Amino acid sequence: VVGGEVARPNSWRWQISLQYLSGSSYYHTCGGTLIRTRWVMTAAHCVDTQRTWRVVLGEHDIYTQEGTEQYKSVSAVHIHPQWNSNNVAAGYDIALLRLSSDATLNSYVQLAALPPSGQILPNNNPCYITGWGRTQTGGQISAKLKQAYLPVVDYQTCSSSSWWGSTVKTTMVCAGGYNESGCQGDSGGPLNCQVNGQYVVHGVTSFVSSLGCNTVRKPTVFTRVSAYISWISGIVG
Ligand SMILES: CC(C)c1ccc(NC(=O)[C@@H]2CCCN2C(=O)[C@H](CCCC[NH3+])NC(=O)C(F)(F)F)cc1
Repeated sequence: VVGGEVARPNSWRWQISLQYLSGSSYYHTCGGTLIRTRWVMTAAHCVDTQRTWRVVLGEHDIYTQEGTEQYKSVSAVHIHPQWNSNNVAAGYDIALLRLSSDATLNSYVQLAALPPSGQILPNNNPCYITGWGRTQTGGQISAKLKQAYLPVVDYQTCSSSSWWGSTVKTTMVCAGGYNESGCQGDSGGPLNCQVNGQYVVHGVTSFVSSLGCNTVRKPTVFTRVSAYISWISGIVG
């Protein structure tokens, strides 16, 4: 996350860290969202390589044990059938991870609310991106979970020629601030949007400009969760 601030610990209780095993250590690679006690939603581009994954719940500082963490291995990876790893612009950048055992819900770990199928948020709807991704283009990932205010940029604006043009599809959500954005390592994490005073996860962090994370008129682009509710329900029940 470029800009914004360190989140109050465990204030985004559905946020998870997706980590892969390399040698004898696990490394943060993506974010994700706990949607059922046994299911995590993330981006397809995070999991389209064969790795040993683990999901960390109740995480704040990824480099220290704070006693609030739950560590879960992943028993199945369901990538959207139409995902094409050579074409993030086509969309379908969404995947579901089945955990090897149920998460324990408590004051550090909770389920996210998902939107109704088809719901489209208005321009400037208040949202926050959260994640441990790079804090500057080409910079380091963040030790502590960060948040940044990222209001919705509607499709009409986001798909205009000086913005993302035809790269962005109606199955995506754009959200951007002036200097705030997602960045590498935030992929797969939630876009947390305020709807009727409640936070609802409307996006899965998908891509930013290859010219830089907080490039002007290239807001962060998210998979629009409300476009995939029937696919999600078909898998998680
Ligand atoms: C034109 C369109 C196809 C296109 C749009 C944006 C990009 N962006 C990028 O390639 C930048 C640079 C590093 C990774 N990256 C990204 O946007 C990656 C997803 C890459 C998926 C494709 N391999 N996502 C993120 O960094 C983010 F923001 F989600 F945390 C690449 C191609």
